[in-house]
Amino acid sequence: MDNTTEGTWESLPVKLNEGILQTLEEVKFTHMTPVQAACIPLFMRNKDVAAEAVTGSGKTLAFVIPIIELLLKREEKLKKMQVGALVVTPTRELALQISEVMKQFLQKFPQFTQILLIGGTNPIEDVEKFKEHGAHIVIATPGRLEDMFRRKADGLDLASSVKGLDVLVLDEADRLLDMGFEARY
Ligand SMILES: Nc1ncnc2c1ncn2[C@@H]1O[C@H](COP(=O)(O)OP(=O)(O)OP(=O)(O)O)[C@@H](O)[C@H]1O
Repeated sequence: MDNTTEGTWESLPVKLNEGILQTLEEVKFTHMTPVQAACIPLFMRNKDVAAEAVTGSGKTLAFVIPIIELLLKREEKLKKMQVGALVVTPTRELALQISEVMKQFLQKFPQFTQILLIGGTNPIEDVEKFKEHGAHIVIATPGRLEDMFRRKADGLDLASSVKGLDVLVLDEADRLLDMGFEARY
């Protein structure tokens, strides 16, 4: 990609974890894109970040890397059913893409689990998967996420799981807002 103009990862004012630097080396991403250089230090200082960037500018890694960094920095280890980071994105395709990138970076951090909650599959399977493996990182589309919040009778108390959330990412927030907040049945 040709917009990696913002210096190497080592030039960040905050040092990235060795496991993340190794993965970046493996995928041969030597330099940051502007959105990554701008967002990562802010995220890692626990700032609220709003970024507007064109498609293909590398937004995904601009939040995937800080999510892992912030979860590593937690004082208390996440419990199995405790969600530390929630990423909401408007389409299944985007959710899948994000989850693939997250999976690649989590290879060095097997202590963290992630779950993909998107429509098109049986919700009960998601409930069972969540209960069995837990999920420290949730990547979801709004409809399925809302469904999962209503599964207490099936034994999943997602509202309790997200109580100690460290990171909330609203990917393509403008599109999410266009979708509206009201429940659809
Ligand atoms: N620092 C980097 N160096 C080289 N390539 C990168 C870097 N960061 C991301 N990429 C690659 O650039 C492409 C676009 O990144 P990404 O999908 O994150 O863009 P995006 O801004 O989230 O786009 P979208 O609007 O589609 O969500 C991906 O193929 C990704 O692997």
